[in-house]
Amino acid sequence: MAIQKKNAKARLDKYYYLAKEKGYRARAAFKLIQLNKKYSFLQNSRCLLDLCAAPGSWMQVAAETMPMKSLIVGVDLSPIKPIPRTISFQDDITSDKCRATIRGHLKSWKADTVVHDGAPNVGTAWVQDAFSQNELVLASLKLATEFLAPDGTFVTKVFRSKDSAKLEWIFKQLFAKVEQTKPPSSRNVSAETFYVCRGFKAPKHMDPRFLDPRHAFAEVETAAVNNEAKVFNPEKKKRKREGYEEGDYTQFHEVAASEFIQTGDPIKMLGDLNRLHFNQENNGDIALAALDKLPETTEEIRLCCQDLKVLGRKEFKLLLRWRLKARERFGFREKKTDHVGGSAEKKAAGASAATKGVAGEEVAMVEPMDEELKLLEDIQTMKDSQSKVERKKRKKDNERRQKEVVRMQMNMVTPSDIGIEAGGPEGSDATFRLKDVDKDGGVRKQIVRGRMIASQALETKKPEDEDEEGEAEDEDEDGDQLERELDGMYEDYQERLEQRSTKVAAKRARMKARGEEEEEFEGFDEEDAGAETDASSDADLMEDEEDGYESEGERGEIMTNLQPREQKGELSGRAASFFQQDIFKDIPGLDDAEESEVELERDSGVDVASGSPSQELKAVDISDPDQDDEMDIDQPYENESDIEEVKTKPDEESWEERTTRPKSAAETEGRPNIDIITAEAMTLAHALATGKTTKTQLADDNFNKYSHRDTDGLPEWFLDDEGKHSRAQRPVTAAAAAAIKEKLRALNARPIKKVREAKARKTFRAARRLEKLKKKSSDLAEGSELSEKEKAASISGLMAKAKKTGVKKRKSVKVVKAVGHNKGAGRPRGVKGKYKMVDARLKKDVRGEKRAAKRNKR
Ligand SMILES: C[S@@+](CC[C@H](N)C(=O)[O-])C[C@H]1O[C@@H](n2cnc3c(N)ncnc32)[C@H](O)[C@@H]1O
Repeated sequence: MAIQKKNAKARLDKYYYLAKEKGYRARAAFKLIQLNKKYSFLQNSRCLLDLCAAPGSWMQVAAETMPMKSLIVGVDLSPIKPIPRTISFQDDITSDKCRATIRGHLKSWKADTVVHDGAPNVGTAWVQDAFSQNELVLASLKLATEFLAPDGTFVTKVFRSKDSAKLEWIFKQLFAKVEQTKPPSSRNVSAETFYVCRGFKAPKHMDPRFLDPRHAFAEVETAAVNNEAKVFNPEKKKRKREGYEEGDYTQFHEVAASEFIQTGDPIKMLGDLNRLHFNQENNGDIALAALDKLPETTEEIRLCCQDLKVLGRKEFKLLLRWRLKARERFGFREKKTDHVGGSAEKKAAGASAATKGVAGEEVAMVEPMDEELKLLEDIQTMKDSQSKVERKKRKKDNERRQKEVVRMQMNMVTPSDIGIEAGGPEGSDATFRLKDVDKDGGVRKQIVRGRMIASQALETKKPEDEDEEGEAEDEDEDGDQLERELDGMYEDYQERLEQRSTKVAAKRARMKARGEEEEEFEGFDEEDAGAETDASSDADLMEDEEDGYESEGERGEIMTNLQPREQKGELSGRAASFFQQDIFKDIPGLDDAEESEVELERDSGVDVASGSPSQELKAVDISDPDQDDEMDIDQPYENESDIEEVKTKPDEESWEERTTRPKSAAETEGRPNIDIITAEAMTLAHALATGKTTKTQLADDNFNKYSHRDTDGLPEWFLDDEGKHSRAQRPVTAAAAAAIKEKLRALNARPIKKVREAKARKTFRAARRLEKLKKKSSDLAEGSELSEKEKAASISGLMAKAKKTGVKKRKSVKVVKAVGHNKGAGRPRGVKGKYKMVDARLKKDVRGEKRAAKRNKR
């Protein structure tokens, strides 16, 4: 079957995909399924004949639906791949050979149902398509009359054309019930329709002309066409559902403009033609030459004649007026309009589209249109166009609102979107009419909760209601509501970000595994931030930062309180107790204190190890505790990595490594041991160390335009954004950057925690085995019954066994070639355990690669 390549993608609709999914060979399957759903003819059929069956989807449906052991025979010009429980062959259904073959397959049987979905080379000229389609239908009907059982069903596809009525008439002569239907899966753009003819009358004798296309489709007079309607409503073009005019297979029609002047039916001409030309041939058309020279034949007229199909009402009138003037000039006598009230007066050319023919000609009359009528019509047109514009606008508004609501429901609206969109329905400056909202946590939570109600209200509101309410509502109310929504949505946005973070998810899973109660992430409420001294929450924040998620919401609050290391989660509870065993004492690389430091460094940019348990530390201002307040002041807009307050709790020291770790010089002196790991911090440290800056200077520097910002009432998303981009830029020296780079390189060179853990586990197992071995061998050695030789043999046996247990045998994976019965889904026959399916191509490729590798070796 020829498929138009053009628009091929657009043809891939849901039925296409459904067919693919269900394993039908064509989407056409659904047509039969839907037809059968409506008329249930398959269930009761024991024998079916499918005419034009390739690729076979109807046969598949029939095989599925008809009772077991039914006879299904399909024929097509194209080959049909075998379908279980069916018979198919290749032939032309119009041929006698095909009839004979069907007879051979059916033997004495009669078909309960004959289906026909034939489509001859669709895509060529429409009229030809329709005709051959109708011929096919007649051919299939012929076969049906021969092979159908009395009371049988005939289902056929018919292309809507002027002949379909004739076909319907024929069907009605042969069947008790004839219904025309178009199943939903048949595309609307397609002219195909289906006839389900039930109750075959099985006449004993039939006039052969009955099914002869030449007789069946004999011409019938068609009704007169309303040309005026065609011309005066040019925009309402009808599709050529009935195909082209007989003998007229071109779509472009043009005549000389002079013909238009001479014609008695100018309206028809304007409706039918594409162009009026002024091309004069050599032997010349005098009328055309004269017309070409007329002053009335203006440039505008010529332009209008160029393409009649794009003209509107106004242009058609212009052409008709021009025609009348030309006729007047050429001395065509206008026929006295006896039939219009006997008046002979000429109608004003411009006032109406009335046209009159040459004396004695048959004239197509168009009702005269007087000034008043014209005016009324113009007013109506204007009104129509205005209301159309309004309707369009209203529709657009509604759609936008709907979209907004849906997006809000789906949490797709980001804060910036909201601002922009709010500018529409809430007023052009809605973003700038935001009012301060009490940022107190309690109130805030209510607000957050309120936003859902607000958005629900928004959702249920009809656009019209919205408009009315919008007018009635106080502007302040609008602002409040909008801000509430903004805040609420922002909360949501933050939460979603949080949830999306795989790191956080992993952390939660870890916590769950440890049996710790998962803390619900509440967003970055100021209240929370202020009260947040809880160590685990701080850990959350640090992990967030590591993810690239900056928690500016906490600015102005203490960012990096260190929680006890056990809680921080470097090791799971089980792992921690596991590694605390004595056996790990001397294993290098298992220093969790170090590890925590590394993580901490990564998080905060400052590596801190407390010298004394309760000491409060500052990254930069190391020694002067009085600087605390000054440093805190600047935190809202400072890089946290530069200045961080780190609190440690006494119980932190319970970590064994901490106590055993050799203390640094700073620690022994009671000063905090601070390792600087960001280039900015290093630059500052250098500056301090080299005396380029002083503590006081540093503190002074922290009073800048970024400190003491009035953040009250500002939306959180705005603060977040500000925090990211509007902050002091600290200088970084090349030496500091190089030092940090070197440091990080050294850090990165260390194996990751998992590797260290795995190695340690391995060592542990080996040590345990050794321990057992020692015990056994000492038992053996002490046993007095055995001779020395026997003892030695047993010990070496034990040693060999211990060695073996260390090496795990990998289970072999069977490789199965995907050919023959192994090609389908599921486990290949006779294969147990793990297997890997390979196809011939893959196998060949692998072999090829091996060969190439071998060649290269040589
Ligand atoms: C729309 S397809 C049929 C699809 C089929 N019902 C199915 O479900 O797979 C139309 C088929 O009519 C076949 N056809 C057209 N003219 C034919 C003819 N004279 N004899 C047999 N088959 C014909 C074409 O080869 C084409 O495969």
